Amino acid sequence: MPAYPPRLPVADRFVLTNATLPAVSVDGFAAPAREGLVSADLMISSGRIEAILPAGTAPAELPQADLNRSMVWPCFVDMHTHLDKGHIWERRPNPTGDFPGALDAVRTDREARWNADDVRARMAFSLKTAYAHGTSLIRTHLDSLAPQHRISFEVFADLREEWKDRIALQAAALFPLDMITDEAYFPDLIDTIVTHGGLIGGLTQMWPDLDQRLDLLFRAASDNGLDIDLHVDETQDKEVLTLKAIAEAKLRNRFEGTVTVGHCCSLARQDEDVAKQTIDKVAEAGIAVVSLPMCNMYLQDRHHGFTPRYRGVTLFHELAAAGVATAVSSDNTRDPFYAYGDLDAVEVFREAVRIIHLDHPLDTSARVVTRTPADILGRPDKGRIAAGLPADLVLFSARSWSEFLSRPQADRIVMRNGMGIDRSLPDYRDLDPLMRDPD
Ligand SMILES: O=c1cc[nH]c(=O)[nH]1
Repeated sequence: MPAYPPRLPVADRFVLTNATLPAVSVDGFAAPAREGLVSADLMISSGRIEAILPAGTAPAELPQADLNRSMVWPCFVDMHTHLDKGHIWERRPNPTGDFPGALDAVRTDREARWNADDVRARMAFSLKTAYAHGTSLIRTHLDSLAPQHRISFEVFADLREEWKDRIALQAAALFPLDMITDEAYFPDLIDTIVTHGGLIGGLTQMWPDLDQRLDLLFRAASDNGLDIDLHVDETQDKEVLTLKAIAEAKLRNRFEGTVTVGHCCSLARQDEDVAKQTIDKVAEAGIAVVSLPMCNMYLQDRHHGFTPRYRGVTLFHELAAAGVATAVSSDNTRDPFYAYGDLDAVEVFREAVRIIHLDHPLDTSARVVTRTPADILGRPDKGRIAAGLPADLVLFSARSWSEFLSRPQADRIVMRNGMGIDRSLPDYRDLDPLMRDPD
């Protein structure tokens, strides 16, 4: 019999023996690590991890599957996505492949096509995909210009309920912060976010009155008990640096909620001393940073007829070294902001390793799609393997980093509550009716 895939025991209590675990994503178990990988037996009982034991020590009388050194990860966390935009590429491509082209194409599509049925069908397609790939927690941003905010948040709330046993969902309202003084719009947006248990999102620019707008944002978040998740400095223009202003605003307003920022691309274009001052301020303010390497590589430094010089990503290592919580995530999938993508955290991780140099050493790198994003999203029960937690696991044939990062791991097994799930991906043909021109 081939060593992989293993035959999983059909039993309430069983053991996965001889597994290789990324130690950074495991709690309550210590063993000698090699490149951050440890060997262990996982005892599973009634769908939960009962114990993590040194390899070869699990009770022999229990049904067993010998994993033969296969890697086992916890289910993934994808902390910055755009499920509402996903999969519109076929009907609304981005002809220039750059940021302005994306904004324009999405606005046209949203205004023409994003009714509740359309948003629901595309979001459900994305959730099926992410689930099949092994993700159990997702935060999405929702384009929230009126009247879209109400449509998308209602659909989101329905899907959050429908999917609650498979994927935990969070949503942040994405709106341009220059709308914050619009008295017809902003209170209604806050009401929608509060009603549906969301977060306040937004996109910052170098407005002359940026600080005042940020104060309004922090006050609104504070008054309504909302956390904040912003799109920040998604540009190669080194004159753009709202990140420092956000950190200062959090400190100035003594904001007690969580603040997460995504992208922060222009930070990588700053002179060393300017970047250091910003990074120190972000660390002092306790702001978490999520990098979106695939989308950044795609959109940033794109000029027709020119070869890109920059990778587009933020100063990930420097932020992490300063003590900032850092993670990576999918961002957009098959929409004008990113033509590709499948909400597959393994792809995100593999690409992040290459683009951000998360390797040499890889010892703790697995944290960026597991433990750290789970902590940032306030879900310390996700993104790790620990006794007492559900046996939500992803089993790979790969035994080492080289094997893991060299293939797409399409033959992985996803286990939820101790049982292998059907990993069939939804068929793109299911989306065909949404791609036709409306009558
Ligand atoms: O990267 C981005 C920025 C704004 N909106 C998106 O959907 N993606």
